[in-house]
Amino acid sequence: MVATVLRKLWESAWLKRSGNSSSSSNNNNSSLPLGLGAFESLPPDILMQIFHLLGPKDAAKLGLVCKSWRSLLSNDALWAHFLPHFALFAETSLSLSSDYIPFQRVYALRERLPASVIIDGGSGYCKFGWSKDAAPLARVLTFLEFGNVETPMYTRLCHFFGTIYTRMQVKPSSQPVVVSVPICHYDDTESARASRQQLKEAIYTALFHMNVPAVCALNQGTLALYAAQQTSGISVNIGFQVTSVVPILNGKVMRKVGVEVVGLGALKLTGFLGEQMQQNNISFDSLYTVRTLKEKLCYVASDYEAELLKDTQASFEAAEGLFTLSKERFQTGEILFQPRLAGVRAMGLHQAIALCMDHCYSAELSGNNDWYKTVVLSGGTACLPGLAERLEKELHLLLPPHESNGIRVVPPPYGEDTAWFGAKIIGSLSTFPGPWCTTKKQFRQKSKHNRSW
Ligand SMILES: Nc1ncnc2c1ncn2[C@@H]1O[C@H](COP(=O)(O)OP(=O)(O)OP(=O)(O)O)[C@@H](O)[C@H]1O
Repeated sequence: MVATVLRKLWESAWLKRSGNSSSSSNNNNSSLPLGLGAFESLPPDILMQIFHLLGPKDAAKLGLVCKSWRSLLSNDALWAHFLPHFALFAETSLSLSSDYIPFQRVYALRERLPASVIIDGGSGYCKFGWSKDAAPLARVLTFLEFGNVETPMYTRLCHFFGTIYTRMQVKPSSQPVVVSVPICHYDDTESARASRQQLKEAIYTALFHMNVPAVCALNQGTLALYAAQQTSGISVNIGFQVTSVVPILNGKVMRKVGVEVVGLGALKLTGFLGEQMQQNNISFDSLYTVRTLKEKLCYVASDYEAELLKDTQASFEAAEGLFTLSKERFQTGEILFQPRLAGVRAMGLHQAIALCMDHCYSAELSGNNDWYKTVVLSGGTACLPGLAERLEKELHLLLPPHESNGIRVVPPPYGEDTAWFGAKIIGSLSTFPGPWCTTKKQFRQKSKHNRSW
């Protein structure tokens, strides 16, 4: 309502100004008074509030009214207000350029930026879509869509990307792509480095073979951190088969500190819930039903022993019928903390994170030795209610106060699409594709250079 009234007011000012400017051009006299009426006596802070309320499109037009308004409208704080939070973070914290670009220009550049393709190829589920969209266009089962994992990597990748472009009904040559690189070959050894390099090169080769103009390939863990508007911290991805705990400082994976891997993931949780249901005589026909029940009814208890004494029964109407679960609801997520409940010999997730934090603390990599204290969760399983709170509690119990003070565990900021969203943030930067992407020509030159050595 207020905005409508203000819009009417500025329209009248705008019309006056247009009238004046046409008469000024007719008279060839640019120094005529602008005649903004009551607006002329408004103090700048009130005008700024009006600009805020009008929104970016109308505010941009008002810059044409007069010099003083143009100057007011170039205020960075005003345009920071118009940018979404994640965009503000990206433009200020992820910029690869040292040049200062006024936010008004940043806003205009982002508006004009053509959409790019965003692909997060998870080992279980692949998410793909457009940088301008709020969510992926589709989420598909990787192995069902893209076939047998035994086929050689390059062929598989060509099929993988080819299918995505077909599904998106878009020509690969028409826009750049941001693609996630899975967190794998974890160690800081020569052979792991070579395997990581090989995978990245296969991704680039497959995409350039399809004539994609520019490619930005970034690690899944880093992307999840970006989605939480962080550049440093510990990125914990509960994946399809394994969980990785990745220390990241200023966007770089700290391999020398060490990536922890726990052999537990979404698949194990679904399998475990299925077993529990069978043991408790709850019959089901399909593992899809079990997966749905896991997503709809399961949670992580804040205190496992205390939860066992409570009445935790709840029901859900699945495609197969009505299901009622009780202890299974929190026992499923508990295997992340007590893997032996599922017969898995591994450390608990809290122990893996504490170990990683301990290594980060001892490594003294940064002047600010608190950089590792933000833990960002990603992966569908990390959406289990109560997980972040329980992890925070366990970390405080495990670590000495100087390491645990200030710890914050952030639930997946965009649910199971967290890494996809991190990639979308990059694809929407005002400077994209510029410094973020490798072009086919650059890739060829680099490969030629590497071969000549
Ligand atoms: N709310 C939820 N609670 C529990 N599990 C969930 C929830 N939402 C999704 N999941 C589970 O998350 C799993 C898919 O996770 P995700 O999409 O992160 O896998 P992925 O990206 O293929 O894994 P990876 O990181 O190994 O590549 C599915 O098993 C799904 O049931």
